[in-house]
Amino acid sequence: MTAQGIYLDNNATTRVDPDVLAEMLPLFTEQFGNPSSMHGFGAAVGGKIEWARKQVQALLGAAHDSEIVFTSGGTESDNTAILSTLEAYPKKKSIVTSVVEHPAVLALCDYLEKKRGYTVHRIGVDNRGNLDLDAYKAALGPDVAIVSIMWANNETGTIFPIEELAQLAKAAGAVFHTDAVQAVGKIPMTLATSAVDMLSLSGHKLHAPKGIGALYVKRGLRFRPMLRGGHQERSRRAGTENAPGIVGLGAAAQLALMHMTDENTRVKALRDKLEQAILAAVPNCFVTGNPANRLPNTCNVAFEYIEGEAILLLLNEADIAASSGSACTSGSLEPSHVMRAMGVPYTAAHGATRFSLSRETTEEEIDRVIAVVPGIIAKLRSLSPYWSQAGAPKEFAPVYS
Ligand SMILES: Cc1ncc(COP(=O)(O)O)c(C=O)c1O
Ligand code: FES
Repeated sequence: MTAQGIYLDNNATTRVDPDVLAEMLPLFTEQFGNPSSMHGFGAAVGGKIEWARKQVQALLGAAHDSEIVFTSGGTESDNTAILSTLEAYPKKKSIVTSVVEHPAVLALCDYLEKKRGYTVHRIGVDNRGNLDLDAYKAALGPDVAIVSIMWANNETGTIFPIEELAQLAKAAGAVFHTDAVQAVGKIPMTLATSAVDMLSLSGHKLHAPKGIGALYVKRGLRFRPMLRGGHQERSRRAGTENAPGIVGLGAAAQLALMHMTDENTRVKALRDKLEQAILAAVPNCFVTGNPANRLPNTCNVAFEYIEGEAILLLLNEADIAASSGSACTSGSLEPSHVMRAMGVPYTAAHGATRFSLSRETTEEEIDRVIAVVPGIIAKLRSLSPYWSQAGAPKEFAPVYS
């Protein structure tokens, strides 16, 4: 528990680990040289950057450290992967993606479709958030330059069968990119033996700072830089390196690897405890996404007949930070595209609430959330016109069980 309360919004961003910060600090004041410089100041920083690259390589289980390109974060990595591949294969005019991607992929695909004449196949999901494999296979063909499908969904934590998808893409002659921003550091990976060609990750989702990330580019893949200029990052990403951020990402990758077992045992057990207690204590709520195949830290519960926004406000009053699956907080009355894609009824989608834990979450915190949530939901329902109209509230849960 921090001074501001209980933080269960780790899929939005995480706290920088104090050990990560400690690794970064000398890069601001003592080791401030430009890594491209031909003197000791520069060489010291260059050495640190190469150390960080090896840590990210280890976390991804990649074959070569040269396959890691540092970027400014998940959005830049996603944009670079797609734009690079389209430029490398100018004759191919189709892209395959999913309806539940992050805007870093979806908005770019919308743009490429509307302004650049590309054909975009957006593969749908079932009511558990699982990808429509038949539609995916049907969309693959000789005209597809790149497939970009996320490893795990940020709202529900649902994990896609990335290896299978990558192999199918490869067989069809397409480059396979995955936005693994939510998956990296939470589940083990061995890219060295994988068909994945490109992978995006972001530092601030794994206890490194905001504004640093990486793109994995498999050795031998055709690559065209998005930023042109100096020869940094082997000419794949021009611009003087964000050395403190890179070193922070390296330190965070090292820690994530060390804590991988904890994430998949203790953190997962806390998530399950929270979820089971809420489901047992609160009527008319259900878990969205695929409970059997998702990130160990994420739990998204849809509370019927109430607004996610109101739930968040009352949680905030109780010093608990969570997140709403609905987009109303961003000025729209529409529920999120992920909830809509899964066909979650409006009466439930508006009440979708995401609790995302981290290795810093304690049992005491989870116990407090368990104690507070049922009262908040009951209070809001007592004020909700939909709830009283519903009388004995309608049961949507069987559709999703
Ligand atoms: C799945 C996914 N992709 C991409 C991003 C964007 O990453 P960044 O904030 O580092 O640009 C996020 C962050 O919310 C995300 O959850
Ligand atoms: S949560 Fe506010 S409009 Fe749906």
